[in-house]
Amino acid sequence: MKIAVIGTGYVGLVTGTCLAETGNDVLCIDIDKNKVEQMQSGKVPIYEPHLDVLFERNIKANRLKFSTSLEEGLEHGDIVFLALPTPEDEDGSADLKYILGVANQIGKLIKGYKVIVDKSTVPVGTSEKVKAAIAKNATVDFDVVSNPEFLREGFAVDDFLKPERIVVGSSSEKAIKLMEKLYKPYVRSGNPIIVMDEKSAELTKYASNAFLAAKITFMNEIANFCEKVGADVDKVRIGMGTDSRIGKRFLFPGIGYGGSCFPKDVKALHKSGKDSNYNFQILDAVINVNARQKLVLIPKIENHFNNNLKGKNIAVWGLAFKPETDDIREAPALYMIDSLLESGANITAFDPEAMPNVKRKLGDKIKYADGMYNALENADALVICTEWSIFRTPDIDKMKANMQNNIIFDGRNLYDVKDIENEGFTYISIGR
Ligand SMILES: NC(=O)C1=CN([C@@H]2O[C@H](COP(=O)(O)OP(=O)(O)OC[C@H]3O[C@@H](n4cnc5c(N)ncnc54)[C@H](O)[C@@H]3O)[C@@H](O)[C@H]2O)C=CC1
Ligand SMILES: O=C(O)[C@H]1O[C@H](OP(=O)(O)OP(=O)(O)OC[C@H]2O[C@@H](n3ccc(=O)[nH]c3=O)[C@H](O)[C@@H]2O)[C@H](O)[C@@H](O)[C@@H]1O
Repeated sequence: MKIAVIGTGYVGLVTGTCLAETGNDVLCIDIDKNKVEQMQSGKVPIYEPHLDVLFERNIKANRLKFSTSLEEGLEHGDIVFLALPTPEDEDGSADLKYILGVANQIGKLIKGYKVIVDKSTVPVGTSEKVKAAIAKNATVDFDVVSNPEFLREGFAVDDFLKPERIVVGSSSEKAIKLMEKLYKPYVRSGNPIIVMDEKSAELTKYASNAFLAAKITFMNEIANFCEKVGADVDKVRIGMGTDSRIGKRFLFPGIGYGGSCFPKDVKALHKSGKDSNYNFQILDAVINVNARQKLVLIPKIENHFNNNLKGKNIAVWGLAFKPETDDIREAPALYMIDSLLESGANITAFDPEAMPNVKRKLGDKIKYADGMYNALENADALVICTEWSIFRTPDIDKMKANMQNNIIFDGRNLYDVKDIENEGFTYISIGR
């Protein structure tokens, strides 16, 4: 099938590449000329495991191309995916300017029947707005489908190629048939394509993200409470998670959820509720608890250094909002670093993938180490913000040789408390 993807960021690039992988002829469009040139020269602009192999293979097979021209995209694709940003607006709502801006242009440019598929995360009712914006200028027939994306960064290729479910929201039989044909190769394991109306599809996405954010937040509160009463959150987590109604996943406490989606999506759903005269009390709590949780280690660090962090050398392991990505959007590490800098600490950081992005944001406010042990040189303490696998089984002797004080503040509970204490470290983690 002939596919156009408008917006070749994280989701657009994974969508385009994975759709090419099953033999579709894909043209990816982006407004960012540099990014398009980079992709045209065969370079993947993001770090995402396994994406490079598929990217290369499909470019070679001539099934994956790139352009800056929306007109070209609309000429090429029978199915046109919108994978455009929906960032947080000042009032917490999802800003639809990218989606509606492109929808306005689509109406002017389409010359034959197209299925316009919204892959971006958008509030309930957006597909009607997109339809209206296209219809204003269109002289040909078209359909709009809501097809939210559930991929996780770091596992994006696998999630796209073997999804647990695909949600298709549409009232058009013709569009639904096309979408089912397109996705047939991806549901061979029997996972369903769930067809529903557009509004329910749009809400399914927000409800899923908000539920997961609430699940993490609940565990963060349980962890905080564990500290008050002397319980061990790891044990509680395992005890809870073995109940299949609760499930083992997304029960890991830490320094809050971050990333490009949970924070903005929870706020956007909360705002949608407000706009419809509904007060999502549970989301109020999720937002507030998460804001507090991002800085939950700070009082512990301050306490340890008698409220004087001035001139203290703090090493930070992990900057990305989670492992296996270079994405630093809403990364808890950045909130930690801001707070530590404000208290006068010197920061030396290491992350396997995210340092270039952090350098662009923070410049020389902090130092960047070229290895995890180098970051520890003369450190008064180590703060762990992201659970990259290489941090899980470190060379303890190297750590001790480099650090000035053997103190670890662990925001991701990487080590067994007894083991690391037996190695001679003061170890402060979350909920244990
Ligand atoms: N990042 C993720 O893991 C996931 C994101 N989503 C949703 O997908 C949507 C896109 O997210 P990301 O891919 O992370 O965004 P992104 O910010 O990585 O990429 C968006 C791309 O759109 C391009 N763009 C902006 N205006 C354009 C225009 N007028 N024409 C063509 N290209 C244009 C930008 O240059 C950028 O490359 C959002 O709604 C997000 O909530 C959904 C699931 C997962
Ligand atoms: O809409 C989106 O963008 C995506 O958002 C999340 O995916 P992602 O943001 O890539 O990452 P997650 O693995 O969900 O982690 C999000 C945050 O929660 C934190 N987290 C996750 C799990 C956990 O047990 N504890 C915890 O603190 C992570 O550290 C991270 O900061 C969802 O998992 C995807 O299904 C969704 O498509």
